[in-house]
Amino acid sequence: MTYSVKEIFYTLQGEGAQSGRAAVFCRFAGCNFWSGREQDRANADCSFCDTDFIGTDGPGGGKFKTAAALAEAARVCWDGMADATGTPYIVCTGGEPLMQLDSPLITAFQKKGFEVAVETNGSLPCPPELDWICVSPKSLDKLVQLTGDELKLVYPQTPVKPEDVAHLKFDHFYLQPLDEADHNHVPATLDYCRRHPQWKLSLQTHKILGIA
Ligand SMILES: C[S@@+](CC[C@H](N)C(=O)[O-])C[C@H]1O[C@@H](n2cnc3c(N)ncnc32)[C@H](O)[C@@H]1O
Ligand SMILES: Nc1nc2[nH]cc(C(=O)O)c2c(=O)[nH]1
Ligand code: SF4
Ligand SMILES: [Mg+2]
Repeated sequence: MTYSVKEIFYTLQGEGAQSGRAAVFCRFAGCNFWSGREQDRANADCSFCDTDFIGTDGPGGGKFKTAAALAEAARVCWDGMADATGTPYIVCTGGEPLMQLDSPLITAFQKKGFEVAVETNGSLPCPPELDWICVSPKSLDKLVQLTGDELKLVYPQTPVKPEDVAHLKFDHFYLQPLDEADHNHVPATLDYCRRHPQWKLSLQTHKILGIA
């Protein structure tokens, strides 16, 4: 299988329970909820995406013909920045990573020493080998991944409300303020978390810091 990757970069996880942890990010190209084109945004299953995931033209991006080749590129990215202490960590995101991230690729990352995390919209089942699952639902109808490590809901959004997913089997429940031009959703998110302590606040710290 050929893997289409928009970009591979090294930064700190900015969101959720692993926030602050050094990681290689592997951003897969393409999403099943939106074409990525602005003219399609209004009618997409997910209309608030903050990410360019079209094509393979980003830093470290490309088409990788084998799982081993992609895992090697990720490890080179890690070794170029990190010293030998600490467990190598890779966050597979996108776009929708589970359109491409399969068991052989997860295993290839693990053979290179990585703990493997995914950021997914939950519309495709997670392979069992994953070390960390973060589901961020955008549609109740299309939600099939009902368990994982963290559920990170963008708030507010019309399709999915916190009450719709609060009963699912996750260890951590986060609300992440919708990042939208001309509107600050942090106060409303803060207020919800104060009233419903099951939910913790996830700020997109990389945006605050101005890093990738
Ligand atoms: C770009 S998505 C890629 C992974 C996957 N497709 C998903 O939706 O979870 C990565 C994370 O960014 C979040 N996100 C996307 N657009 C956002 C926005 N405008 N404000 C806040 N979070 C956003 C998503 O909910 C998800 O948790
Ligand atoms: N620093 C940083 N943390 C992130 N957590 C999730 C991200 C994503 O786009 O999936 C992301 C990202 O793009 N950058
Ligand atoms: S599902 Fe994820 S990648 Fe796809 S459009 Fe929504 S936030 Fe962006
Ligand atoms: Mg992002």
